[in-house]
Amino acid sequence: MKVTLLGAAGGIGQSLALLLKLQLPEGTNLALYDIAPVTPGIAADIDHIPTSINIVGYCGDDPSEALKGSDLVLITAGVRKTVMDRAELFDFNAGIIKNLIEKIAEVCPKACIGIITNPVNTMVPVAAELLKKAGVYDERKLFGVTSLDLLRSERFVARLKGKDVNNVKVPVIGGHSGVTILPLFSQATEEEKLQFTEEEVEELTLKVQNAGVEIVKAKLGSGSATLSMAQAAARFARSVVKGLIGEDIIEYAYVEGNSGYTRFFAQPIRLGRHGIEEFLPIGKLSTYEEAAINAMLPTLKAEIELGEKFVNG
Ligand SMILES: NC(=O)C1=CN([C@@H]2O[C@H](COP(=O)(O)OP(=O)(O)OC[C@H]3O[C@@H](n4cnc5c(N)ncnc54)[C@H](O)[C@@H]3O)[C@@H](O)[C@H]2O)C=CC1
Ligand SMILES: O=C([O-])CC(=O)C(=O)O
Repeated sequence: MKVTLLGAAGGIGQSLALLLKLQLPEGTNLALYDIAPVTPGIAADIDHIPTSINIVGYCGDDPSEALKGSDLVLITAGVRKTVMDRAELFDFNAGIIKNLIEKIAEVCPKACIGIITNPVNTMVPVAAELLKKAGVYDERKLFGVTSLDLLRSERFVARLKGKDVNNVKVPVIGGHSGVTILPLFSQATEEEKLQFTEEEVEELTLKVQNAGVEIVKAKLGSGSATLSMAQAAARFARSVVKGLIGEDIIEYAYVEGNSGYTRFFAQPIRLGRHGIEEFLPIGKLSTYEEAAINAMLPTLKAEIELGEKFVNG
């Protein structure tokens, strides 16, 4: 099993590399790539941690060596400049994603791809259209990583309700920007179904939707969520890898599935040996959640179209 991390010298990348070294199944090969020349040094540093994950670092303009034989490619490459919201990152990051996806299509076309780089809602359509053009698109293997929205929802609910966060489950659907992030508190459980007042649902929904922006503000412009994102991406990577080695795993991600709302939508999926084995139903929604979906659709559609147009004109 080989996992490749593109953008490994960045804020998320370094922490994620560390967590992958500690959390991936024994014997996994981990390749770190970044244009930054320090990347082999980062790999050497992490390599001294005594686990049986083999780690190699690559830098320079060409990620081919890092991608060779990869089963899962995680992408955090890009820029995260101050004060811009996620949508504003598109102009900076779309070209970077384009180059990397074209290389993946050439070197490891069968790999699963997890996109963390923002704006996720638009980068995933960009990647899908590029992979299609290259004749290697498989919707069971392309994911926008929305796991941080799940982690945040679980943490906030556990704290509010005094529950064990390890057992709290909150589905989050839609996308990964503002109103497109929709936690389904009507389906939240901690062994059994959790109950919320209307005010709690409204407050918690806003808290999850704004959590990323709050971190950007609290870090006074030096970056966005990196440490919690690293843990979220590590959880996502563990799930995909476990699936690839034969375990049956349920996750949530932004995919080209069967939601019926927009071409790409974050929804529950069953992971297995081929990436996504099954697109699962979203389940029963509350009136509040149905209204929230209707309200998000114009934004999400526009964000998807922007990505499609970037590739197809
Ligand atoms: N999906 C999610 O929930 C979240 C996504 N993000 C996004 O993740 C991305 C990365 O964030 P940070 O790590 O904080 O940014 P960062 O700026 O610290 O790191 C980005 C890294 O990408 C590298 N890079 C740039 N061009 C590259 C290329 N062509 N090939 C390989 N590496 C390249 C840079 O050298 C840098 O090391 C941003 O777009 C951010 O908005 C951040 C938090 C949550
Ligand atoms: O806006 C960002 O770059 C960070 C982000 O997506 C989040 O924290 O959810």
